[in-house]
Amino acid sequence: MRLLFRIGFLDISLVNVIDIALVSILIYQVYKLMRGSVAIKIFLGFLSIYLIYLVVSAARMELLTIILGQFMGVGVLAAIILFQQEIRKFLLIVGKSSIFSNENLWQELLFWRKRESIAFNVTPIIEASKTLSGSSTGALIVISRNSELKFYAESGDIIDAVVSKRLLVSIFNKYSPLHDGSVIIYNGRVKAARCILPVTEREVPAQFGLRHRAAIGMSEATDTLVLIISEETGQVSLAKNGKILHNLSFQEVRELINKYLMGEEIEDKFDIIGQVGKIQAQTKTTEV
Ligand SMILES: Nc1ncnc2c1ncn2[C@@H]1O[C@H](COP(=O)(O)OP(=O)(O)OP(=O)(O)O)[C@@H](O)[C@H]1O
Repeated sequence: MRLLFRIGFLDISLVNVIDIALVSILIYQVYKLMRGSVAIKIFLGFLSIYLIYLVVSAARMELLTIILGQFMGVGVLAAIILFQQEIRKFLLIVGKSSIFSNENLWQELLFWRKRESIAFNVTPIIEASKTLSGSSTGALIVISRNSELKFYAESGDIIDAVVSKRLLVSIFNKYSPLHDGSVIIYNGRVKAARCILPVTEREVPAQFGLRHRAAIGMSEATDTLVLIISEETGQVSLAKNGKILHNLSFQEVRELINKYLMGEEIEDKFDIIGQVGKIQAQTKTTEV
C-alpha cells in the first residue's frame, strides 16, 4: 500500500518525498565538499543544464530535449573525467567510517548547525609571521573565509586547533615534521598542516619557487587568501585570485586579512597597495 499526499493537482507518495529529501541532501553534501574550488562552478553549470533539460522534456519541447539529451549523455562521461579527483575524494570520505560516527553529522545533514562568524582575531597570525620572517623560516598559510577546504585539508594532517602564535611557529619550525607544505586556517582554527596545494600552471617569473607557485595556484583555484613567508628573504607576501603582492609590511598584511575575513573584495586593493608600495617600500604587485 502506498501512502499518498495531495499537493494541488499532484499526488506524491511517501517514497517520492524520501527520494527528493535524499537527493537534496546528496546535492548539498556534494556542494559542501566542492565549495571553494573551481569544480563547484562546473558542477553548478551541469546542474543548471540538467534542470533545463528536465523542464524542456516535461514541456515536450522535442528539439531542445534531443539536443540537451545528447549533451547530458556526453556530459556524464565528461563529468567523470573533469571531476576525477573530486569523485575519488568524495568516495574516500564516504568510505571513512568516521564520517558516520561524527556526532555533528546529523545536525549538518539537517542544516541545524549554527554558522559561526568567520572573522576572528588575526593577531596570532601576524605575530607568528613576524617571528617566522625574522628567522627566515619559510611558511605557507591558507586563510579561508567560506569553507573548511576539506579536499586540501585531507591531503595533509588534520589538526583542528585554535590559531596561536606558538602553534604556527612550531609547525613551520624547520625541524618540525609538519613544516613541509601548507597550513589551512578556517574560522580561527588551524584545520590542517602539511597540506599539498595546486601549483599554478601559468608562466610565472623565475624568482618564484614552488612555495610561491603553490600559493598562486591555490588562490586561483579557491576563494582563499594565501600568506607566504619566504625562506630565502624572510619577505611576507599574499596571494589572492592569481595575483601576488610581496614585501608587505605586517600592518598591510593585517589589514588585508581583516578585510578579506569581513567579506570585502580585496583584489583591487592589491593593486593600490602595490602602487603605493612601489614608491614607498619597494612593495611589488605581480599579476602572473
Ligand atoms: N604544492 C605544494 N603545496 C604546498 N606546499 C608546497 C608545494 N610545493 C612546495 N611547497 C612548499 O614549498 C617549499 C619549497 O619552496 P621553494 O624554496 O621551492 O619555494 P620559493 O617560492 O622559492 O620560496 P622561498 O623564498 O621560501 O625559497 C617546500 O619545502 C614545501 O614546503
